[in-house]
Amino acid sequence: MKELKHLNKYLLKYRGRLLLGMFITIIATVFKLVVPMKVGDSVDVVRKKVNGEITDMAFVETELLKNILLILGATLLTALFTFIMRQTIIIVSRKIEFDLKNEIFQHYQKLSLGFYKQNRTGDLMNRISEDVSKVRMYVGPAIMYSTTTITLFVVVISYMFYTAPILTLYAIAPLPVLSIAVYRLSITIHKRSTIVQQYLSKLTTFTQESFSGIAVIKAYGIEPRTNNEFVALSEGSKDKNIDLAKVQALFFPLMVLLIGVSNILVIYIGGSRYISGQIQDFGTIVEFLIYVNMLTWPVAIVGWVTSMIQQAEASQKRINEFLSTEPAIANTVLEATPIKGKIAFNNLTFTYDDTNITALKNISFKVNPGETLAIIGNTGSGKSTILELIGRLYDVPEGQLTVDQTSITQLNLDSLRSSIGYVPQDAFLFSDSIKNNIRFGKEEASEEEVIAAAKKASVHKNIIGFSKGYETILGERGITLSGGQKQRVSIARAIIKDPKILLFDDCLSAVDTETEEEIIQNIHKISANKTTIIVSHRISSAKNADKIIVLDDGKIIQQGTHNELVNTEGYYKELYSKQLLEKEM
Ligand SMILES: Nc1ncnc2c1ncn2[C@@H]1O[C@H](COP(=O)(O)OP(=O)(O)OP(=O)(O)O)[C@@H](O)[C@H]1O
Repeated sequence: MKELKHLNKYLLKYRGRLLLGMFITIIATVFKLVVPMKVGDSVDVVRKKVNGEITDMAFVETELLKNILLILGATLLTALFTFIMRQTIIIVSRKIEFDLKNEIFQHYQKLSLGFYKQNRTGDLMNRISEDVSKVRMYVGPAIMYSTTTITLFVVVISYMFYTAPILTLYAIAPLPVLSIAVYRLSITIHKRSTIVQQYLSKLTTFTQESFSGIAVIKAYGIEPRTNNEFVALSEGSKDKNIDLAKVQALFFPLMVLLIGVSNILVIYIGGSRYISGQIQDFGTIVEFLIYVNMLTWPVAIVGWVTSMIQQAEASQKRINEFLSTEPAIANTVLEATPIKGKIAFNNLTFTYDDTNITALKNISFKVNPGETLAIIGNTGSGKSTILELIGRLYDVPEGQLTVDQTSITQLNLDSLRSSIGYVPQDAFLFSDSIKNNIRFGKEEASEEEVIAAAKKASVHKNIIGFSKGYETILGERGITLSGGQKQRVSIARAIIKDPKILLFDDCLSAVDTETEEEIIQNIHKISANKTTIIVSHRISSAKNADKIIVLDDGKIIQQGTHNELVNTEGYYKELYSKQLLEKEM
Protein backbone atom coordinates (compact mmCIF):
# COMPACT_ATOMS: atom_id res chain seq x y z
CA MET A 1 0.00 0.00 0.00
CA LYS A 2 3.09 2.22 0.16
CA GLU A 3 2.74 3.39 -3.43
CA LEU A 4 -0.96 4.13 -3.07
CA LYS A 5 -0.16 6.72 -0.39
CA HIS A 6 0.28 9.13 -3.27
CA LEU A 7 -3.50 9.12 -3.62
CA ASN A 8 -4.16 10.18 -0.03
CA LYS A 9 -4.08 13.84 -1.01
CA TYR A 10 -6.94 13.20 -3.43
CA LEU A 11 -8.90 11.09 -0.93
CA LEU A 12 -8.51 13.99 1.48
CA LYS A 13 -9.60 16.48 -1.17
CA TYR A 14 -12.88 14.60 -1.72
CA ARG A 15 -13.28 13.35 1.86
CA GLY A 16 -16.76 14.93 2.29
CA ARG A 17 -18.27 13.17 -0.70
CA LEU A 18 -16.42 9.94 0.11
CA LEU A 19 -17.62 9.78 3.70
CA LEU A 20 -21.16 10.58 2.54
CA GLY A 21 -20.86 7.78 0.00
CA MET A 22 -19.65 5.33 2.61
CA PHE A 23 -22.44 6.34 4.99
CA ILE A 24 -25.04 5.84 2.25
CA THR A 25 -23.47 2.47 1.41
CA ILE A 26 -24.00 1.41 5.03
CA ILE A 27 -27.65 2.55 4.98
CA ALA A 28 -28.28 0.77 1.65
CA THR A 29 -26.80 -2.44 3.05
CA VAL A 30 -28.85 -2.27 6.25
CA PHE A 31 -32.08 -1.88 4.26
CA LYS A 32 -31.14 -4.98 2.27
CA LEU A 33 -31.38 -7.04 5.47
CA VAL A 34 -35.07 -6.34 5.92
CA VAL A 35 -35.96 -8.66 3.02
CA PRO A 36 -34.72 -11.99 4.45
CA MET A 37 -36.08 -11.15 7.90
CA LYS A 38 -39.54 -10.48 6.54
CA VAL A 39 -39.45 -13.52 4.24
CA GLY A 40 -38.53 -15.62 7.30
CA ASP A 41 -41.39 -14.09 9.31
CA SER A 42 -43.85 -14.71 6.47
CA VAL A 43 -42.84 -18.38 6.18
CA ASP A 44 -43.33 -18.76 9.93
CA VAL A 45 -46.79 -17.20 9.86
CA VAL A 46 -47.84 -19.50 7.01
CA ARG A 47 -46.35 -22.55 8.76
CA LYS A 48 -48.17 -21.69 12.00
CA LYS A 49 -51.44 -21.31 10.09
CA VAL A 50 -50.89 -24.69 8.39
CA ASN A 51 -50.02 -26.32 11.75
CA GLY A 52 -53.09 -24.79 13.32
CA GLU A 53 -51.06 -22.72 15.80
CA ILE A 54 -52.82 -19.68 14.34
CA THR A 55 -56.48 -19.95 13.36
CA ASP A 56 -57.33 -16.33 12.59
CA MET A 57 -57.05 -16.00 8.79
CA ALA A 58 -57.51 -12.22 8.93
CA PHE A 59 -54.41 -11.99 11.18
CA VAL A 60 -52.35 -14.08 8.69
CA GLU A 61 -53.47 -11.88 5.83
CA THR A 62 -52.61 -8.67 7.68
CA GLU A 63 -49.20 -10.05 8.68
CA LEU A 64 -48.42 -11.14 5.13
CA LEU A 65 -49.58 -7.82 3.66
CA LYS A 66 -47.48 -5.93 6.22
CA ASN A 67 -44.42 -8.03 5.36
CA ILE A 68 -44.93 -7.61 1.62
CA LEU A 69 -45.17 -3.84 1.99
CA LEU A 70 -42.05 -3.77 4.19
CA ILE A 71 -40.13 -5.91 1.66
CA LEU A 72 -41.27 -3.66 -1.16
CA GLY A 73 -40.38 -0.48 0.74
CA ALA A 74 -36.98 -1.82 1.83
CA THR A 75 -36.17 -2.95 -1.74
CA LEU A 76 -37.10 0.45 -3.15
CA LEU A 77 -35.02 2.24 -0.51
CA THR A 78 -32.07 -0.13 -1.12
CA ALA A 79 -32.29 0.64 -4.83
CA LEU A 80 -32.47 4.38 -4.17
CA PHE A 81 -29.51 4.38 -1.77
CA THR A 82 -27.47 2.11 -4.05
CA PHE A 83 -28.06 4.62 -6.83
CA ILE A 84 -26.94 7.54 -4.63
CA MET A 85 -23.96 5.47 -3.39
CA ARG A 86 -22.74 4.99 -6.97
CA GLN A 87 -23.35 8.66 -7.69
CA THR A 88 -21.05 9.64 -4.84
CA ILE A 89 -18.22 7.10 -4.63
CA ILE A 90 -17.92 6.34 -8.36
CA ILE A 91 -18.05 10.05 -9.20
CA VAL A 92 -15.26 10.68 -6.67
CA SER A 93 -13.18 7.98 -8.38
CA ARG A 94 -13.76 9.64 -11.76
CA LYS A 95 -12.73 13.02 -10.32
CA ILE A 96 -9.55 11.50 -8.86
CA GLU A 97 -8.86 9.82 -12.20
CA PHE A 98 -9.19 13.22 -13.90
CA ASP A 99 -6.91 14.93 -11.34
CA LEU A 100 -4.29 12.20 -11.55
CA LYS A 101 -4.24 12.27 -15.36
CA ASN A 102 -3.76 16.03 -15.26
CA GLU A 103 -1.01 15.72 -12.67
CA ILE A 104 0.83 13.15 -14.81
CA PHE A 105 0.36 15.12 -18.02
CA GLN A 106 1.62 18.34 -16.44
CA HIS A 107 4.63 16.48 -15.12
CA TYR A 108 5.31 14.91 -18.53
CA GLN A 109 5.32 18.41 -20.02
CA LYS A 110 8.03 19.51 -17.59
CA LEU A 111 10.34 16.58 -18.34
CA SER A 112 13.25 17.11 -20.65
CA LEU A 113 13.90 15.66 -24.10
CA GLY A 114 16.28 13.07 -22.63
CA PHE A 115 13.37 11.50 -20.72
CA TYR A 116 11.37 11.14 -23.92
CA LYS A 117 14.30 9.48 -25.63
CA GLN A 118 14.72 6.96 -22.83
CA ASN A 119 11.04 6.02 -22.61
CA ARG A 120 8.81 4.76 -25.36
CA THR A 121 5.73 6.79 -26.30
CA GLY A 122 3.54 3.71 -25.81
CA ASP A 123 4.81 3.40 -22.25
CA LEU A 124 4.08 7.08 -21.50
CA MET A 125 0.58 6.65 -22.89
CA ASN A 126 -0.06 3.44 -21.00
CA ARG A 127 0.84 4.99 -17.68
CA ILE A 128 -1.52 7.91 -18.19
CA SER A 129 -4.42 5.76 -19.44
CA GLU A 130 -4.26 2.04 -18.49
CA ASP A 131 -2.46 2.52 -15.19
CA VAL A 132 -4.65 5.42 -14.11
CA SER A 133 -7.76 3.30 -14.87
CA LYS A 134 -6.41 0.54 -12.62
CA VAL A 135 -5.72 3.05 -9.86
CA ARG A 136 -9.27 4.37 -10.21
CA MET A 137 -10.55 0.90 -9.34
CA TYR A 138 -8.89 1.34 -5.95
CA VAL A 139 -10.34 4.76 -5.14
CA GLY A 140 -13.80 3.86 -6.46
CA PRO A 141 -15.11 0.31 -6.72
CA ALA A 142 -12.64 -1.11 -4.17
CA ILE A 143 -13.75 1.39 -1.50
CA MET A 144 -17.42 0.93 -2.39
CA TYR A 145 -17.38 -2.87 -2.38
CA SER A 146 -15.24 -3.04 0.74
CA THR A 147 -17.72 -0.84 2.63
CA THR A 148 -20.64 -2.98 1.45
CA THR A 149 -18.83 -6.19 2.37
CA ILE A 150 -17.74 -5.03 5.81
CA THR A 151 -21.22 -3.72 6.65
CA LEU A 152 -22.92 -6.87 5.39
CA PHE A 153 -20.49 -9.07 7.27
CA VAL A 154 -20.78 -7.25 10.56
CA VAL A 155 -24.57 -6.93 10.48
CA VAL A 156 -25.55 -10.23 8.82
CA ILE A 157 -23.07 -12.49 10.58
CA SER A 158 -23.78 -11.02 14.02
CA TYR A 159 -27.51 -11.39 13.38
CA MET A 160 -27.01 -14.97 12.13
CA PHE A 161 -24.90 -15.86 15.18
CA TYR A 162 -27.51 -14.32 17.42
CA THR A 163 -30.28 -16.38 15.79
CA ALA A 164 -28.55 -19.77 15.31
CA PRO A 165 -24.80 -19.87 16.13
CA ILE A 166 -24.04 -23.46 15.08
CA LEU A 167 -25.98 -23.21 11.83
CA THR A 168 -24.10 -19.98 11.12
CA LEU A 169 -20.73 -21.73 11.46
CA TYR A 170 -21.77 -24.39 8.95
CA ALA A 171 -23.31 -21.84 6.59
CA ILE A 172 -20.26 -19.62 6.42
CA ALA A 173 -17.64 -22.41 6.42
CA PRO A 174 -17.35 -22.61 2.59
CA LEU A 175 -17.13 -18.82 2.22
CA PRO A 176 -13.38 -18.35 2.97
CA VAL A 177 -12.69 -21.08 0.39
CA LEU A 178 -14.68 -19.04 -2.11
CA SER A 179 -12.78 -15.88 -1.20
CA ILE A 180 -9.36 -17.52 -1.62
CA ALA A 181 -10.43 -19.25 -4.85
CA VAL A 182 -11.68 -15.98 -6.34
CA TYR A 183 -8.46 -14.23 -5.30
CA ARG A 184 -6.34 -16.87 -7.03
CA LEU A 185 -8.57 -16.80 -10.05
CA SER A 186 -8.37 -13.00 -10.21
CA ILE A 187 -4.57 -13.14 -10.14
CA THR A 188 -4.53 -15.62 -13.01
CA ILE A 189 -7.13 -13.60 -14.90
CA HIS A 190 -5.03 -10.48 -14.39
CA LYS A 191 -1.84 -12.20 -15.61
CA ARG A 192 -3.56 -13.56 -18.68
CA SER A 193 -5.35 -10.32 -19.48
CA THR A 194 -2.03 -8.44 -19.27
CA ILE A 195 -0.68 -10.83 -21.91
CA VAL A 196 -3.83 -10.32 -23.99
CA GLN A 197 -3.30 -6.54 -23.68
CA GLN A 198 0.33 -6.87 -24.80
CA TYR A 199 -0.74 -8.86 -27.86
CA LEU A 200 -3.45 -6.35 -28.58
CA SER A 201 -1.02 -3.45 -28.45
CA LYS A 202 1.44 -5.37 -30.72
CA LEU A 203 -1.40 -5.95 -33.14
CA THR A 204 -2.53 -2.31 -32.99
CA THR A 205 0.99 -0.98 -33.52
CA PHE A 206 1.52 -3.36 -36.44
CA THR A 207 -1.80 -2.43 -38.04
CA GLN A 208 -1.20 1.28 -37.49
CA GLU A 209 2.28 1.10 -39.01
CA SER A 210 1.01 -0.93 -41.94
CA PHE A 211 -1.60 1.71 -42.71
CA SER A 212 0.78 4.63 -42.22
CA GLY A 213 3.39 2.95 -44.39
CA ILE A 214 0.91 1.59 -46.94
CA ALA A 215 2.62 3.56 -49.74
CA VAL A 216 5.97 1.81 -49.04
CA ILE A 217 4.29 -1.60 -48.65
CA LYS A 218 2.57 -1.25 -52.01
CA ALA A 219 5.63 0.19 -53.74
CA TYR A 220 7.71 -2.82 -52.62
CA GLY A 221 4.84 -5.24 -53.36
CA ILE A 222 5.11 -6.87 -49.95
CA GLU A 223 1.38 -7.09 -49.19
CA PRO A 224 1.50 -10.93 -48.87
CA ARG A 225 4.39 -10.74 -46.38
CA THR A 226 2.58 -8.08 -44.34
CA ASN A 227 -0.53 -10.23 -44.48
CA ASN A 228 1.33 -13.27 -43.13
CA GLU A 229 2.84 -11.25 -40.31
CA PHE A 230 -0.62 -9.97 -39.42
CA VAL A 231 -2.07 -13.50 -39.44
CA ALA A 232 0.76 -14.72 -37.17
CA LEU A 233 0.15 -11.89 -34.72
CA SER A 234 -3.63 -12.40 -34.73
CA GLU A 235 -3.10 -16.12 -34.22
CA GLY A 236 -1.06 -15.37 -31.08
CA SER A 237 -3.66 -12.88 -29.91
CA LYS A 238 -6.47 -15.42 -30.43
CA ASP A 239 -4.61 -18.13 -28.44
CA LYS A 240 -4.01 -15.75 -25.54
CA ASN A 241 -7.66 -14.69 -25.60
CA ILE A 242 -8.73 -18.34 -25.45
CA ASP A 243 -6.38 -18.90 -22.47
CA LEU A 244 -8.06 -15.99 -20.72
CA ALA A 245 -11.57 -17.15 -21.59
CA LYS A 246 -10.79 -20.58 -20.03
CA VAL A 247 -10.02 -19.13 -16.58
CA GLN A 248 -12.81 -16.56 -16.82
CA ALA A 249 -15.22 -19.39 -17.56
CA LEU A 250 -14.34 -20.93 -14.18
CA PHE A 251 -15.45 -17.84 -12.23
CA PHE A 252 -19.24 -18.31 -12.15
CA PRO A 253 -19.34 -22.13 -11.95
CA LEU A 254 -17.01 -21.88 -8.96
CA MET A 255 -19.28 -19.39 -7.28
CA VAL A 256 -22.39 -21.45 -8.01
CA LEU A 257 -20.66 -24.58 -6.68
CA LEU A 258 -19.68 -22.98 -3.39
CA ILE A 259 -23.08 -21.31 -2.92
CA GLY A 260 -24.60 -24.71 -3.59
CA VAL A 261 -22.44 -26.29 -0.87
CA SER A 262 -23.47 -23.55 1.60
CA ASN A 263 -27.14 -24.01 0.70
CA ILE A 264 -26.95 -27.77 1.16
CA LEU A 265 -25.28 -27.29 4.54
CA VAL A 266 -27.96 -24.81 5.65
CA ILE A 267 -30.78 -27.11 4.54
CA TYR A 268 -29.20 -30.24 5.99
CA ILE A 269 -27.89 -28.86 9.30
CA GLY A 270 -30.79 -26.38 9.68
CA GLY A 271 -33.33 -29.12 8.94
CA SER A 272 -31.76 -31.56 11.44
CA ARG A 273 -31.60 -28.90 14.14
CA TYR A 274 -35.20 -27.87 13.49
CA ILE A 275 -36.35 -31.48 13.73
CA SER A 276 -34.39 -31.94 16.98
CA GLY A 277 -35.92 -28.71 18.29
CA GLN A 278 -32.63 -26.81 18.53
CA ILE A 279 -34.05 -24.22 16.14
CA GLN A 280 -37.47 -22.91 17.02
CA ASP A 281 -38.57 -21.20 13.80
CA PHE A 282 -38.70 -22.91 10.43
CA GLY A 283 -38.42 -19.42 8.89
CA THR A 284 -34.86 -19.23 10.21
CA ILE A 285 -33.75 -21.82 7.61
CA VAL A 286 -35.35 -19.81 4.78
CA GLU A 287 -33.83 -16.62 6.20
CA PHE A 288 -30.39 -18.28 6.34
CA LEU A 289 -30.67 -19.49 2.77
CA ILE A 290 -31.22 -15.90 1.65
CA TYR A 291 -28.35 -14.64 3.85
CA VAL A 292 -25.92 -17.19 2.45
CA ASN A 293 -26.80 -16.12 -1.07
CA MET A 294 -26.54 -12.50 -0.01
CA LEU A 295 -23.07 -13.07 1.45
CA THR A 296 -21.68 -14.95 -1.52
CA TRP A 297 -21.08 -11.98 -3.76
CA PRO A 298 -19.35 -9.86 -1.07
CA VAL A 299 -17.18 -12.83 -0.13
CA ALA A 300 -16.19 -13.31 -3.76
CA ILE A 301 -15.53 -9.60 -3.84
CA VAL A 302 -12.98 -9.84 -1.01
CA GLY A 303 -10.80 -11.85 -3.38
CA TRP A 304 -11.55 -9.61 -6.29
CA VAL A 305 -10.92 -6.39 -4.34
CA THR A 306 -7.61 -7.77 -3.01
CA SER A 307 -6.36 -8.41 -6.51
CA MET A 308 -7.78 -5.04 -7.63
CA ILE A 309 -5.76 -3.28 -4.91
CA GLN A 310 -2.63 -5.23 -5.85
CA GLN A 311 -3.01 -4.17 -9.47
CA ALA A 312 -3.65 -0.56 -8.42
CA GLU A 313 -0.51 -0.68 -6.28
CA ALA A 314 1.57 -1.98 -9.20
CA SER A 315 0.12 0.67 -11.52
CA GLN A 316 0.64 3.48 -9.02
CA LYS A 317 4.24 2.31 -8.64
CA ARG A 318 4.77 2.77 -12.37
CA ILE A 319 3.08 6.19 -12.23
CA ASN A 320 5.17 7.26 -9.20
CA GLU A 321 8.32 6.24 -11.04
CA PHE A 322 7.64 8.92 -13.66
CA LEU A 323 6.21 11.44 -11.21
CA SER A 324 9.38 11.26 -9.15
CA THR A 325 11.59 11.81 -12.21
CA GLU A 326 13.02 15.30 -11.88
CA PRO A 327 13.16 17.34 -15.08
CA ALA A 328 16.81 17.44 -16.17
CA ILE A 329 16.33 21.05 -17.22
CA ALA A 330 14.95 23.01 -14.31
CA ASN A 331 13.96 26.64 -14.14
CA THR A 332 15.94 28.05 -11.25
CA VAL A 333 15.28 31.71 -11.97
CA LEU A 334 11.76 32.64 -10.98
CA GLU A 335 11.56 36.28 -12.09
CA ALA A 336 11.23 36.98 -15.81
CA THR A 337 14.46 37.86 -17.64
CA PRO A 338 13.72 39.84 -20.81
CA ILE A 339 15.87 38.65 -23.71
CA LYS A 340 17.57 40.90 -26.26
CA GLY A 341 19.13 38.06 -28.24
CA LYS A 342 22.94 38.30 -28.09
CA ILE A 343 24.15 34.71 -28.28
CA ALA A 344 27.71 33.58 -27.51
CA PHE A 345 29.29 30.12 -27.48
CA ASN A 346 32.52 30.13 -25.48
CA ASN A 347 34.74 27.09 -26.06
CA LEU A 348 31.71 24.88 -25.78
CA THR A 349 32.06 21.11 -25.81
CA PHE A 350 28.92 18.99 -25.62
CA THR A 351 28.49 15.24 -25.25
CA TYR A 352 25.12 13.48 -25.38
CA ASP A 353 24.77 11.45 -22.18
CA ASP A 354 22.93 8.52 -23.73
CA THR A 355 25.12 7.92 -26.79
CA ASN A 356 28.35 9.38 -25.42
CA ILE A 357 28.75 11.15 -28.75
CA THR A 358 30.67 14.42 -28.46
CA ALA A 359 28.58 16.41 -30.91
CA LEU A 360 30.34 19.77 -30.39
CA LYS A 361 34.03 20.37 -29.70
CA ASN A 362 35.41 23.72 -28.53
CA ILE A 363 32.83 25.81 -30.34
CA SER A 364 33.13 29.60 -30.08
CA PHE A 365 31.12 32.23 -31.95
CA LYS A 366 28.94 35.28 -31.30
CA VAL A 367 25.74 36.55 -32.92
CA ASN A 368 24.31 39.98 -32.09
CA PRO A 369 20.69 41.10 -32.34
CA GLY A 370 20.00 42.12 -35.92
CA GLU A 371 22.63 39.69 -37.27
CA THR A 372 22.13 36.48 -39.21
CA LEU A 373 24.43 33.53 -38.74
CA ALA A 374 24.42 30.60 -41.15
CA ILE A 375 25.73 27.19 -40.16
CA ILE A 376 26.84 24.84 -42.92
CA GLY A 377 28.21 21.33 -42.54
CA ASN A 378 27.94 17.63 -43.30
CA THR A 379 25.24 15.50 -41.74
CA GLY A 380 25.99 14.69 -38.14
CA SER A 381 28.43 17.59 -37.81
CA GLY A 382 26.50 19.10 -34.87
CA LYS A 383 24.40 21.83 -36.50
CA SER A 384 21.06 20.88 -34.93
CA THR A 385 22.76 20.38 -31.58
CA ILE A 386 23.79 24.07 -31.58
CA LEU A 387 20.16 25.14 -32.03
CA GLU A 388 18.90 22.72 -29.38
CA LEU A 389 21.41 24.08 -26.90
CA ILE A 390 20.23 27.65 -27.54
CA GLY A 391 16.67 26.51 -26.72
CA ARG A 392 18.13 24.86 -23.60
CA LEU A 393 16.78 21.47 -24.52
CA TYR A 394 20.03 20.15 -23.00
CA ASP A 395 22.26 21.78 -20.41
CA VAL A 396 25.92 22.73 -20.85
CA PRO A 397 28.56 23.67 -18.26
CA GLU A 398 28.17 27.17 -16.73
CA GLY A 399 29.40 30.02 -18.86
CA GLN A 400 30.01 28.09 -22.09
CA LEU A 401 26.77 29.37 -23.61
CA THR A 402 25.55 32.88 -22.82
CA VAL A 403 22.57 34.87 -23.97
CA ASP A 404 22.85 38.62 -23.38
CA GLN A 405 26.12 37.88 -21.58
CA THR A 406 24.36 35.79 -18.95
CA SER A 407 24.93 32.05 -18.65
CA ILE A 408 21.87 30.36 -20.17
CA THR A 409 21.14 28.53 -16.91
CA GLN A 410 20.80 31.88 -15.11
CA LEU A 411 17.91 32.95 -17.34
CA ASN A 412 14.26 32.34 -16.71
CA LEU A 413 13.43 29.30 -18.85
CA ASP A 414 10.03 30.62 -19.96
CA SER A 415 11.51 34.01 -20.89
CA LEU A 416 14.20 32.27 -22.94
CA ARG A 417 11.92 29.86 -24.75
CA SER A 418 9.18 32.39 -25.39
CA SER A 419 11.74 34.62 -27.10
CA ILE A 420 12.72 31.86 -29.54
CA GLY A 421 10.98 30.93 -32.79
CA TYR A 422 12.30 27.48 -33.64
CA VAL A 423 11.66 25.71 -36.92
CA PRO A 424 12.84 22.10 -36.52
CA GLN A 425 14.24 19.89 -39.22
CA ASP A 426 11.17 17.66 -39.29
CA ALA A 427 8.20 19.98 -39.49
CA PHE A 428 5.57 18.68 -37.10
CA LEU A 429 2.00 19.74 -37.76
CA PHE A 430 -0.99 18.85 -35.59
CA SER A 431 -4.19 17.23 -36.91
CA ASP A 432 -5.94 20.57 -36.88
CA SER A 433 -6.68 23.39 -39.33
CA ILE A 434 -3.81 25.15 -41.10
CA LYS A 435 -4.89 28.35 -39.36
CA ASN A 436 -4.58 26.79 -35.90
CA ASN A 437 -1.28 25.20 -36.82
CA ILE A 438 0.14 28.62 -37.62
CA ARG A 439 -1.56 30.17 -34.58
CA PHE A 440 0.30 27.64 -32.46
CA GLY A 441 3.09 30.23 -32.45
CA LYS A 442 0.76 32.97 -31.13
CA GLU A 443 -2.54 31.79 -29.75
CA GLU A 444 -4.29 35.16 -29.86
CA ALA A 445 -3.20 36.01 -33.44
CA SER A 446 -5.85 37.53 -35.70
CA GLU A 447 -6.81 36.18 -39.13
CA GLU A 448 -4.79 38.98 -40.76
CA GLU A 449 -1.68 38.09 -38.77
CA VAL A 450 -2.01 34.43 -39.80
CA ILE A 451 -2.27 35.43 -43.48
CA ALA A 452 0.65 37.86 -43.18
CA ALA A 453 2.85 35.16 -41.64
CA ALA A 454 1.83 32.66 -44.33
CA LYS A 455 2.70 35.21 -47.01
CA LYS A 456 6.14 35.77 -45.51
CA ALA A 457 6.69 32.00 -45.47
CA SER A 458 5.54 31.87 -49.13
CA VAL A 459 2.80 29.36 -48.43
CA HIS A 460 -0.26 31.65 -48.67
CA LYS A 461 -0.85 30.88 -52.37
CA ASN A 462 -0.83 27.13 -51.68
CA ILE A 463 -3.24 27.50 -48.78
CA ILE A 464 -5.83 29.53 -50.66
CA GLY A 465 -5.62 26.93 -53.41
CA PHE A 466 -7.27 24.39 -51.06
CA SER A 467 -11.07 24.47 -51.15
CA LYS A 468 -11.29 25.22 -47.43
CA GLY A 469 -8.31 27.58 -47.39
CA TYR A 470 -6.95 28.26 -43.91
CA GLU A 471 -9.66 26.02 -42.40
CA THR A 472 -8.24 22.98 -44.22
CA ILE A 473 -7.71 20.17 -41.73
CA LEU A 474 -4.32 18.48 -41.78
CA GLY A 475 -3.21 15.01 -40.77
CA GLU A 476 -5.17 11.80 -40.46
CA ARG A 477 -8.60 13.36 -40.78
CA GLY A 478 -7.57 15.80 -43.47
CA ILE A 479 -5.18 16.40 -46.30
CA THR A 480 -1.47 15.65 -46.36
CA LEU A 481 0.75 18.59 -47.22
CA SER A 482 3.83 18.14 -49.34
CA GLY A 483 7.20 18.23 -47.54
CA GLY A 484 7.88 21.77 -48.73
CA GLN A 485 4.41 23.00 -47.77
CA LYS A 486 4.81 21.51 -44.29
CA GLN A 487 8.16 23.25 -43.87
CA ARG A 488 6.67 26.59 -44.89
CA VAL A 489 3.65 26.29 -42.53
CA SER A 490 6.16 25.52 -39.82
CA ILE A 491 8.15 28.66 -40.77
CA ALA A 492 4.94 30.76 -40.68
CA ARG A 493 4.35 29.47 -37.16
CA ALA A 494 7.75 30.81 -36.05
CA ILE A 495 7.33 34.12 -37.90
CA ILE A 496 3.90 34.87 -36.36
CA LYS A 497 5.48 34.60 -32.92
CA ASP A 498 7.66 37.62 -33.73
CA PRO A 499 10.43 36.38 -31.40
CA LYS A 500 13.79 37.95 -30.58
CA ILE A 501 15.64 34.84 -31.76
CA LEU A 502 14.79 32.89 -34.92
CA LEU A 503 16.27 29.42 -35.39
CA PHE A 504 15.80 27.65 -38.72
CA ASP A 505 17.05 24.06 -38.79
CA ASP A 506 17.51 23.04 -42.41
CA CYS A 507 13.87 23.88 -42.96
CA LEU A 508 14.07 24.82 -46.62
CA SER A 509 15.48 21.50 -47.81
CA ALA A 510 12.21 20.46 -49.47
CA VAL A 511 11.56 23.83 -51.07
CA ASP A 512 12.63 24.68 -54.64
CA THR A 513 15.43 27.23 -55.01
CA GLU A 514 13.16 30.05 -56.23
CA THR A 515 10.81 29.76 -53.25
CA GLU A 516 13.85 29.38 -51.02
CA GLU A 517 15.20 32.67 -52.34
CA GLU A 518 11.81 34.35 -51.75
CA ILE A 519 11.59 33.08 -48.14
CA ILE A 520 15.21 34.02 -47.37
CA GLN A 521 14.47 37.56 -48.62
CA ASN A 522 11.39 37.75 -46.39
CA ILE A 523 13.31 36.40 -43.40
CA HIS A 524 15.94 39.03 -44.09
CA LYS A 525 13.28 41.77 -43.94
CA ILE A 526 11.61 40.60 -40.73
CA SER A 527 14.82 39.85 -38.89
CA ALA A 528 16.21 43.37 -38.90
CA ASN A 529 16.29 43.56 -35.10
CA LYS A 530 16.35 39.82 -34.40
CA THR A 531 19.06 37.25 -33.95
CA THR A 532 18.71 34.71 -36.75
CA ILE A 533 20.48 31.41 -37.17
CA ILE A 534 19.96 29.42 -40.35
CA VAL A 535 21.21 25.85 -40.53
CA SER A 536 21.45 24.51 -44.04
CA HIS A 537 23.17 22.20 -46.48
CA ARG A 538 22.70 24.73 -49.25
CA ILE A 539 24.95 27.70 -49.99
CA SER A 540 21.87 29.54 -51.35
CA SER A 541 20.37 29.68 -47.83
CA ALA A 542 23.62 30.83 -46.26
CA LYS A 543 25.14 33.28 -48.69
CA ASN A 544 23.31 36.41 -47.46
CA ALA A 545 24.13 35.83 -43.81
CA ASP A 546 26.34 38.29 -41.94
CA LYS A 547 28.51 35.44 -40.80
CA ILE A 548 28.85 31.81 -41.81
CA ILE A 549 30.43 28.99 -39.83
CA VAL A 550 31.32 25.64 -41.33
CA LEU A 551 31.14 22.62 -39.04
CA ASP A 552 32.81 19.27 -39.48
CA ASP A 553 32.60 16.50 -36.90
CA GLY A 554 31.60 18.96 -34.16
CA LYS A 555 34.40 21.45 -34.88
CA ILE A 556 34.33 24.83 -36.63
CA ILE A 557 36.60 24.39 -39.63
CA GLN A 558 35.88 27.66 -41.41
CA GLN A 559 34.17 30.94 -40.66
CA GLY A 560 33.62 34.27 -42.40
CA THR A 561 31.29 35.94 -44.87
CA HIS A 562 30.20 34.34 -48.13
CA ASN A 563 32.66 36.44 -50.11
CA GLU A 564 35.52 35.58 -47.80
CA LEU A 565 34.73 31.88 -47.84
CA VAL A 566 34.30 31.47 -51.61
CA ASN A 567 37.72 32.97 -51.99
CA THR A 568 39.35 30.62 -49.50
CA GLU A 569 40.27 27.04 -50.35
CA GLY A 570 38.21 24.65 -48.26
CA TYR A 571 34.88 22.94 -47.66
CA TYR A 572 32.73 26.02 -48.35
CA LYS A 573 34.32 26.84 -51.68
CA GLU A 574 34.07 23.19 -52.79
CA LEU A 575 30.43 23.02 -51.80
CA TYR A 576 29.76 26.30 -53.58
CA SER A 577 31.36 25.09 -56.82
CA LYS A 578 29.52 21.77 -56.62
CA GLN A 579 26.13 23.38 -56.03
CA LEU A 580 26.78 25.98 -58.74
CA LEU A 581 27.55 23.19 -61.17
CA GLU A 582 24.37 21.27 -60.17
CA LYS A 583 22.32 24.43 -60.76
CA GLU A 584 23.84 24.98 -64.19
CA MET A 585 23.18 21.36 -65.19
N1 LIG B 1 19.37 13.49 -29.06
C1 LIG B 1 20.53 12.93 -29.30
N2 LIG B 1 21.02 12.01 -28.47
C2 LIG B 1 22.21 11.44 -28.72
N3 LIG B 1 23.01 11.72 -29.76
C3 LIG B 1 22.55 12.64 -30.63
C4 LIG B 1 21.29 13.27 -30.44
N4 LIG B 1 21.12 14.15 -31.45
C5 LIG B 1 22.21 14.06 -32.24
N5 LIG B 1 23.07 13.15 -31.74
C6 LIG B 1 24.38 12.84 -32.32
O1 LIG B 1 25.14 14.02 -32.30
C7 LIG B 1 25.82 14.21 -33.53
C8 LIG B 1 25.43 15.57 -34.14
O2 LIG B 1 24.08 15.52 -34.54
P1 LIG B 1 23.30 16.77 -35.12
O3 LIG B 1 21.87 16.35 -35.26
O4 LIG B 1 23.58 17.96 -34.29
O5 LIG B 1 23.95 16.92 -36.54
P2 LIG B 1 23.49 17.80 -37.77
O6 LIG B 1 24.71 18.48 -38.25
O7 LIG B 1 22.34 18.64 -37.42
O8 LIG B 1 23.08 16.67 -38.81
P3 LIG B 1 22.01 16.75 -39.99
O9 LIG B 1 22.52 17.70 -40.99
O10 LIG B 1 21.96 15.34 -40.51
O11 LIG B 1 20.73 17.18 -39.36
C9 LIG B 1 25.44 13.03 -34.40
O12 LIG B 1 26.52 12.11 -34.35
C10 LIG B 1 24.21 12.44 -33.77
O13 LIG B 1 24.18 11.05 -33.91
